Amino acid sequence: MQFHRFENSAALNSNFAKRLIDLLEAGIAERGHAYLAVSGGRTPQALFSHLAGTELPWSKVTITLADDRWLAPDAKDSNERLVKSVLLQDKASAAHFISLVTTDERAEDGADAINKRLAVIPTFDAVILGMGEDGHTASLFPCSQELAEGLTIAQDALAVNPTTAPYQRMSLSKQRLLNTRHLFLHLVGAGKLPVLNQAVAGDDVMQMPIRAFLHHPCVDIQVMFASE
Ligand SMILES: O=C(O)[C@H](O)[C@@H](O)[C@H](O)[C@H](O)COP(=O)(O)O
Repeated sequence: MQFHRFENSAALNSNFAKRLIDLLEAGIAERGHAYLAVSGGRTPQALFSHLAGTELPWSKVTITLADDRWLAPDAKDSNERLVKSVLLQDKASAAHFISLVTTDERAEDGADAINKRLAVIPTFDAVILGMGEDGHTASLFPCSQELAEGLTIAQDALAVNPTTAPYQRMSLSKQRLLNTRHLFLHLVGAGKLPVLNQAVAGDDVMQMPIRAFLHHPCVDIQVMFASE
């Protein structure tokens, strides 16, 4: 793990956006196309604005989410709504987006269709994770019955029913999230640091799923942190 601490979120987001743009450019140069997975929640919003305002051949970039809430794509708490309204704007409006939701009522019933959509994505150029106070990442929640499956399956995505957070979810699996050239953990807020420290100090992945990424033997996760 590499820990990068920034003075404030403005410094973090401008530095992080530049780094991501470089990685996407390198991906386009090498494969003709670049692939990015972003997280939802509150943390990435300012980063998304930075990216949206940056020149890049965005039509050669495919973006998906690490997870989404099983809601209509225009619902207030939908991560897809956030990505479409903040990231896929301005210069980035030409980027392709792969949605993690279908019109099925139950996330379980949409999982096969989502896995088919995700099959077109090779190794990601970059995956950006977030982390909740319970040590969840993507929608790999310590409280959910599906956690063991999410940590072990070879499939790209699975339906998750958290018991301590709202909504059914569709989450990328650990294996799919780790299938990336660069892995980031984006943390803004003083409250995230004790959670990170607790995660780093222990090894029970079922208790804090983020540990599966922090302690991975082959993947060097870059933690991008600002306390405010
Ligand atoms: O849909 C979601 O909720 C996320 O993808 C989730 O994994 C998020 O990244 C963390 O819960 C951190 O959320 P905040 O950025 O809001 O603290």
